[in-house]
Amino acid sequence: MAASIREAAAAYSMNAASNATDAFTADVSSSSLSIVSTLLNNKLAVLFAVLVIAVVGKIVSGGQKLPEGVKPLPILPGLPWAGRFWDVPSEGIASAWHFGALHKKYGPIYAWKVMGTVHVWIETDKVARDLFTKRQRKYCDRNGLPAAVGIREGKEVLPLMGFSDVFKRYKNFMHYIMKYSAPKAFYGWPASENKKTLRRLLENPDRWSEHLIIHCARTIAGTAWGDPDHGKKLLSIVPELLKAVSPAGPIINKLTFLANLPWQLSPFKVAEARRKKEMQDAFYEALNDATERYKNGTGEECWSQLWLQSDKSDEAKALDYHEAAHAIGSSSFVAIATIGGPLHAFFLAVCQNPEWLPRLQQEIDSVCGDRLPGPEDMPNMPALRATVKEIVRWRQSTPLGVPHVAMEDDVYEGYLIPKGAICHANNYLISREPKQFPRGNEFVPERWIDSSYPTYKEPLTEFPNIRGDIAFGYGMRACPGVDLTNLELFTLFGALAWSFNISPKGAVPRYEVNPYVITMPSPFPINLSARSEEKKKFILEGCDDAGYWLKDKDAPNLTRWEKKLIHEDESAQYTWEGLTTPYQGHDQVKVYPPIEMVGQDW
Ligand code: HEM
Repeated sequence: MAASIREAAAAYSMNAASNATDAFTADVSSSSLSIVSTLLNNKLAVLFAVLVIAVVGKIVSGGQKLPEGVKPLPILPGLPWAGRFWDVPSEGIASAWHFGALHKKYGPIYAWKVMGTVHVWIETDKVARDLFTKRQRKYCDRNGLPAAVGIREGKEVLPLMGFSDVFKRYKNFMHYIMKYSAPKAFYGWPASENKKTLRRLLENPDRWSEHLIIHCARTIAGTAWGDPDHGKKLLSIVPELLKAVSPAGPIINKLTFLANLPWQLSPFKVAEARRKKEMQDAFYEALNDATERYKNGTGEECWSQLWLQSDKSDEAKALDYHEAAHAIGSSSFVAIATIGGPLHAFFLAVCQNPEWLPRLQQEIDSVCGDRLPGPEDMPNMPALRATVKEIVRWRQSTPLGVPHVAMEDDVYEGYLIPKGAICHANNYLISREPKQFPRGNEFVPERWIDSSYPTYKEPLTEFPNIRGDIAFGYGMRACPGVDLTNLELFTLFGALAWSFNISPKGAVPRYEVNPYVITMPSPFPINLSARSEEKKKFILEGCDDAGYWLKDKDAPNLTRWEKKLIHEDESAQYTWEGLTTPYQGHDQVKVYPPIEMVGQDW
């Protein structure tokens, strides 16, 4: 029953995706939309629908007969088909603790059913590696997402694409462009953007969160299309997509049966078609521009050129124009919030742990003197590498990773993992396993460079580093962006510590993050000033154009992409449409681990 509903939904999504542009232009009658909104606003109607589905599900679903010696996974109790649909806390970190807390009772791998779909929670690194790495071919699909109709079957978003030939071609191309551009320090884009970001921070420290987000968008757009200005397009399209793929996004992501509403009645499908079209416009415009500059000989080195050049590699030849535009574009927009998370967490870490910044500055001053740290300094700066490694562990951008879907029935330690199960590795809790990470909830960079910690590894010229880190996932679907992340974090953390003293202006938040699947710590008020007059001069003289982007709301001739980059008021923080909403004060503070886990060796 569940499988047939899923198949029907998938077939419907495919059909829907191919009709996306038509649907976008279709005139959805206001009366049908109002029926939907009335339904959605009527909690009783929704509850009634859930109950009806649960009862019907119970009647038609029979128990599954298992082969001899195979047992079902321990499962969280819930309603027959609807399962425990109420069990999805909105926020990634809250979900990580919520499901992690059940580990003691149900074991390191257990099932959770919701709306007819089996989810599998994996709570240890061993199980995650056994399944996602050692048996990677069985676990490399992705799941459909109700508010992001057709994203699994489509050709648009690499990280969320189902396993297919298209996926393999995109991923091979990604590996190729990373392999080619990493030794060239991503063509110098991170280094040149670091200087602009230092200048913006110096001139306008209160708006530090905005400067970091713009930093990430400019850096990846330079790397991808040879022009940082295309990052405005990414800033414009990311929030809607990120919300669409998050449980905290549209209600359909929790009440998944709403995916069966036809186009004419589904505001979600109409919104998704609009979003898909906007994303395509952004990626086409950026690639067209890079093509034009390449042809007339004015293009800067970038990923697009690796696809454009006449003697291109087999990996590049395998993609047509639409595919190249989306492979490059969809790998670029993930680089903003993912890297933005640790950049925000750096400010949190040094404000919560005031002793660490002077320790870092000592290392930077002794290795670099009067210049900024560069990639060539990595072997000589274990404390800076430890900062990168610890921040990536301590405040994960993707606390629950990205789910892997079982492509066939599998038996693990006698338990059946059914085909189609959505498997979640709880990366956040895994990187807090008490034996491996004592004081796992605290920021302790020493754990990587002090031999008394279990995570210490020599030689210190090489370790710690973030290659193969849990935060970047597992197996065939693991993140291809580790080298770029490493370079951006190492050089910008280094530049910040070289340049500034940073301290909190008031209360420092603990766990506040945005509620979406890629989390970023909420910005809070800080003091930031140059460490000396020489450094101030260096920053101001090192960069003419600081690359400000936010516009006045009355500014003339705003482009389509700039319309979302508006400063309502000079003193207000840029909230990036809810992704970087400022910290609201102590009444919002959540304390982790939750009370039931305090003192537990989970
Ligand atoms: C702190 C930074 C980052 C973190 C924590 C991170 C984390 C992740 C995780 C957990 C996954 C899913 C892995 C899995 O399914 O097992 C992923 C996939 C992916 N990441 Fe990253 N990422 C980061 C930065 C980047 C950057 C900078 C890029 C590109 C420039 C990037 C591009 C991708 C792509 C294309 C995928 C999809 C891979 C696939 O589905 O096969 N990521 N990332």
